[in-house]
Amino acid sequence: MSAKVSLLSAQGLGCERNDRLLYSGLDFELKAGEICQLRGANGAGKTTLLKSLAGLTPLQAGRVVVSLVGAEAVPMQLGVEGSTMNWSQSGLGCCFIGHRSGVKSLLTPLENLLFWYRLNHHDSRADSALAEELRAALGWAGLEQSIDTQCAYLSAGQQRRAGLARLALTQASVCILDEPFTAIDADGVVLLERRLEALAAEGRIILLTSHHVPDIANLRQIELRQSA
Ligand SMILES: Nc1ncnc2c1ncn2[C@@H]1O[C@H](COP(=O)(O)OP(=O)(O)OP(=O)(O)O)[C@@H](O)[C@H]1O
Repeated sequence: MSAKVSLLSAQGLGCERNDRLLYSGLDFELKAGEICQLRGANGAGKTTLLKSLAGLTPLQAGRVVVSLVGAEAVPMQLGVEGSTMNWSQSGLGCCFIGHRSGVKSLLTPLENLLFWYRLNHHDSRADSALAEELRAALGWAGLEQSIDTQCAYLSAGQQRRAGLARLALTQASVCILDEPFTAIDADGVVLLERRLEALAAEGRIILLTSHHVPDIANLRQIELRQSA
């Protein structure tokens, strides 16, 4: 696993879209091993916040600082107003799964997972040597029968599971998940809840959005309130 984050501190985050202030002066801290649900009404800015924390869009205001396990005394600035979060350059991993399935429809689940794995991990092993791990991850996600089927032919829930299979492989110490429970069935919900608990038990930080309250031990909640 890449270096482990012991604390992620968001300080004074703010964002405006279409001349509307979504949030401002937003402060929160996430500790290693915590699972935190970001709550808020439709349009409150949850996805916007998650995307900027994941480094997909710049931070409009505020900054994000992390402390690393074993080096807590020297916090590292990971993101600052006007720039995108520096996950890759800092050598820290962030696993982002957006509210869409995130899979390419022309590729199979196995090809999609391999593509994601290569983009996010430094691993010199040949594809053939990785195949077993990737197949196991897809098996965890309940896709044993569909591993080699083009994603275009899978159901919405199966496509979602193909994206979520990353959670069985990720080495990132921070996982940011936007509506991960969407489209998956009751068994899939339980599978995902247990997986998130297992990742947290390894000391990962999990930040997610969901419009229902997941059945997760020690779930923390942060409310994103609509600005006037
Ligand atoms: N790139 C953009 N340009 C203009 N407006 C945007 C952009 N991105 C988001 N918005 C607006 O910002 C607001 C917040 O959107 P966001 O998707 O973050 O909300 P959300 O809290 O995730 O909502 P939901 O619960 O419905 O998913 C919305 O009104 C949206 O239209």
